[in-house]
Amino acid sequence: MPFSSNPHLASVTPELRQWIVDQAQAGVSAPKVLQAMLDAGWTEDVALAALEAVLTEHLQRNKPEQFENMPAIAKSDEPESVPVPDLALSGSPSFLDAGDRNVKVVMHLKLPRVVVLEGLLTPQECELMIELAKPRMQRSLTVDSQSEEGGDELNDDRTSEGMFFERGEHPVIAALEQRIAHLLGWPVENGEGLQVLHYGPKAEYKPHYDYFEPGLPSTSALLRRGGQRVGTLLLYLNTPVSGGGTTFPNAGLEIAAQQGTAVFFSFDKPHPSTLSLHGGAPVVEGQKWVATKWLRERAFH
Ligand SMILES: O=C(O)CCC(=O)C(=O)O
Ligand SMILES: [Fe+2]
Repeated sequence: MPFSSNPHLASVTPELRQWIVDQAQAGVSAPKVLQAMLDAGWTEDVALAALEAVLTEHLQRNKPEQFENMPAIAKSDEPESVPVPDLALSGSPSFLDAGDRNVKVVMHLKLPRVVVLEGLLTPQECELMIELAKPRMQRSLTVDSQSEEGGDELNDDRTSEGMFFERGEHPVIAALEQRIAHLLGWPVENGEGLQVLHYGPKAEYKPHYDYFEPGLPSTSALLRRGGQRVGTLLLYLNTPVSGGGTTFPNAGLEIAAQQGTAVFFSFDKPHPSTLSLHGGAPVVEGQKWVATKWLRERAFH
């Protein structure tokens, strides 16, 4: 595989790459190299994937005999990549046409694929969504990974309250769903119902992946409803005083929660190499309201 096309390698600086190769050539065992990366703050799945990618690439370029004293690292079976929603950002436009209005492009990143937009909803529309959601809020659940029916469970990692809107259930929801579909080139039918979350002080959603973990008991039931999740659009409905940003720990990225700002991110395979690990940071002061649209490969029902 050419160096530039392996997504694991994008997170590896040339210095780190050289260091990994030097360790291997000096006969340092893979677990020791891995431990050093963990000590330096890497998460295990990303460190393993980067280590494997660097060594595989090096072996392809050089003589395998050099690596005889390097214990083999188990090859992870990385799933195939699938098409994902995306925005028309070639040519670096400042605004994008969302159908019935223009939205502002704030930033875009390739890996993880993250795009920040402004103006998907007006402040009045954000307030209306909060008012519609308020009477229906309940403590948030997460997918119960042990349930073969794809059930939900209470989880200490997710101390928010939430509710789901049906697709198109109110004109403000229907218009937002049309805008999202227009911007991402992805059918409205492939979207799950919008979820609204409310976080009070200290509430958070610890880092997680939005895709369904392959191989868990719950996954096949979840996949039957429209395939994998391949992208997420988060929309901040208010502005907390402090805290409550969305973090991407493996990219060192934090998006500040600002009313009307949207963060889109995608993952073309259910794998950490997408660097799509993300979380809602604890609210420090004030409240946080956010709406989440999860996008599936196919029509969601
Ligand atoms: O609240 C946030 O910033 C993140 C929410 C989130 O990750 C989700 O709803 O999947
Ligand atoms: Fe999430």
